[in-house]
Amino acid sequence: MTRGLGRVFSGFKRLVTLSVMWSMKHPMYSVPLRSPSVRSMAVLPLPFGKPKDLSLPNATWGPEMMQLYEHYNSLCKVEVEAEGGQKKVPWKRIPGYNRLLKYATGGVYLSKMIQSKARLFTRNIREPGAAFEYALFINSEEEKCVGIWQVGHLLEGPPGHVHGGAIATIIDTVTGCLASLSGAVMTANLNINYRSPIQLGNTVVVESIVDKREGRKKFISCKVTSPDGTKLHTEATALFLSIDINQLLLGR
Ligand SMILES: CCCCCCCCCC(=O)SCCNC(=O)CCNC(=O)[C@H](O)C(C)(C)COP(=O)(O)OP(=O)(O)OC[C@H]1O[C@@H](n2cnc3c(N)ncnc32)[C@H](O)[C@@H]1OP(=O)(O)O
Repeated sequence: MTRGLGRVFSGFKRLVTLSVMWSMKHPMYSVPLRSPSVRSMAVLPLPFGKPKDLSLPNATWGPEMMQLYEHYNSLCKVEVEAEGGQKKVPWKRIPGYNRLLKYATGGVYLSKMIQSKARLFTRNIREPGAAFEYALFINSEEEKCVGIWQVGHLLEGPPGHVHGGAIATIIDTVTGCLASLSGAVMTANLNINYRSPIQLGNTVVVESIVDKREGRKKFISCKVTSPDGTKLHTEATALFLSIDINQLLLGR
């Protein structure tokens, strides 16, 4: 019995180590281990196999979405000259999973119910194509994030068009992805101008850049356009503040 428990414990330790190694590579999707009270916080159900990367094309992706995906994915293979004659690949596709929270001990996250049921808002509908289909691409050299989004029928607001709150979610996700490149952040302010409606089923491109930094603050701007860039749907500015993730997890 004791040996059995020991095996379970060492398996768990190994899992946490693997999760941490993974999360160091993918800061967006995980939370660093900083305090003993939040001992482990990682994203992946590693012992149960590889989680499904939901940022990859599926059968519901239309031609425009596919074309954009192929374009940005091809950029992720382009090397550029970096300092000291080294090569770098500035563009990266960010993999997408359906939850950020998987293993956490301590604080409010002791609840197994919360751990097992937490889902990332933009990935919480299982039916492919029904809501948010998207992939995010980051260029860390230029401090830029581009999201390609296909918006499904469950996101209806005005008849046949996308709900403004869903558009805000899209913008928050793309700008949040960019803001969190160097650590945990929270959206403090999101200022949106809706310029033209987005039809359900359409694909849009969401481009965001860092305009300014001031201490803990990152000011980011963003625009949502048609795939060819000719139609402006939405413009936004966002303010993100870097935070101590432990404070958030412990509900302080
Ligand atoms: C693919 C996966 C993508 C996942 C990414 C998705 C990203 C999603 C991100 C989110 O949606 S986060 C959820 C929505 N946001 C929140 O719930 C945030 C709620 N608000 C807070 O938790 C706090 O207000 C906040 C952490 C934002 C700031 O609290 P702090 O106590 O850390 O900061 P403080 O209030 O002391 O303010 C620090 C500075 O920021 C300024 N500030 C704070 N809030 C501001 C505001 N709203 N507008 C303008 N300035 C603001 C404030 O004036 C001050 O300026 P100065 O240093 O110059 O004096």
